[in-house]
Amino acid sequence: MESIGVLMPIPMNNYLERELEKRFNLLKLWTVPNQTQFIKDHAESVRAIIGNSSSGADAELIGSLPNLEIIASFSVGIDRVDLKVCKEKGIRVTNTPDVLTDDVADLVIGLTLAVLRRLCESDRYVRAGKWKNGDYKLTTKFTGKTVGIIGLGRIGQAVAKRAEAFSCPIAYYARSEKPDVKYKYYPSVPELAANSDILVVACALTQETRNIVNREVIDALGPKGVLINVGRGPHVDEPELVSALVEGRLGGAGLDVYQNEPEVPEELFGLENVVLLPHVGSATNETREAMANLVIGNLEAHFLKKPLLTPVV
Ligand SMILES: O=CC(=O)O
Repeated sequence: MESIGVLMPIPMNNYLERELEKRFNLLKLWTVPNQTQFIKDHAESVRAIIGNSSSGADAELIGSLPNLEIIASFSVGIDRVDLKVCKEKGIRVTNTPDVLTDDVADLVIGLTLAVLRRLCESDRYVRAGKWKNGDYKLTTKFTGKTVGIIGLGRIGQAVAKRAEAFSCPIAYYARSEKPDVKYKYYPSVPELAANSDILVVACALTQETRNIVNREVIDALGPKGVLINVGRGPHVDEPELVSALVEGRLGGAGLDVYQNEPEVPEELFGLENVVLLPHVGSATNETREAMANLVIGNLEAHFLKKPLLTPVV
């Protein structure tokens, strides 16, 4: 397989790079000065692209690689890949589900606690030497609060399981009610938000879920409600979210994702009821290694003409 060209547009993970280099001709696009020319020069040999949450494959890139057979994403979300074009051209697409579910769900709980209990803000309070002048103010309890989850897939269910351990009633929105699920179902996101203390975005980004958290949803969640987004930035109408937080119309937010990463709205920097993370949902050594192994397993399966491990298309 050493002659198979595998295009990696941006750096993703050292272990993944090393393991790919052992097996394939890894073409690291970011290391070359003229990327357009590089793609032209290697167009015939590229049979695979490695994607992730910020780099995928649009119709133009796919169209410029006549021998492309597979896009293996180092992420569970494949919103950066033009799935329609892939289906039309018979290009396979894989992602990395399951292996990252625990980390992302853990982070939802961490973000929720960080926002409600002001963990980051009170840490800053200690570091700034302010404790000597008085105790930190009281915060908000998490145990028993209603957690509303948008999208009850693998990650949504893992969030629910964890929140149940905090005695939280669980509610959810999904396209349809899930059979055999004991959590309360709401057929619309505004209804879910109106009946939740904490609203968690845990669905895939598609045309239907873009801006699924809009002004109406934010208003329904209200000045005591907290939004947690571990999905994708475009799930949320970001200008609406920012103004709701600045004006105190929303109680708080824990965000791991943004509309235009790595840009984060600076209006949020001074707000103590907001916790901002740099898209690290699956960013642990253990999980990233498992994700890398899944990417490699999918590529090997494909080129050995075996069934893909985690096919999307
Ligand atoms: O955002 C991360 C992922 O989709 O895996």
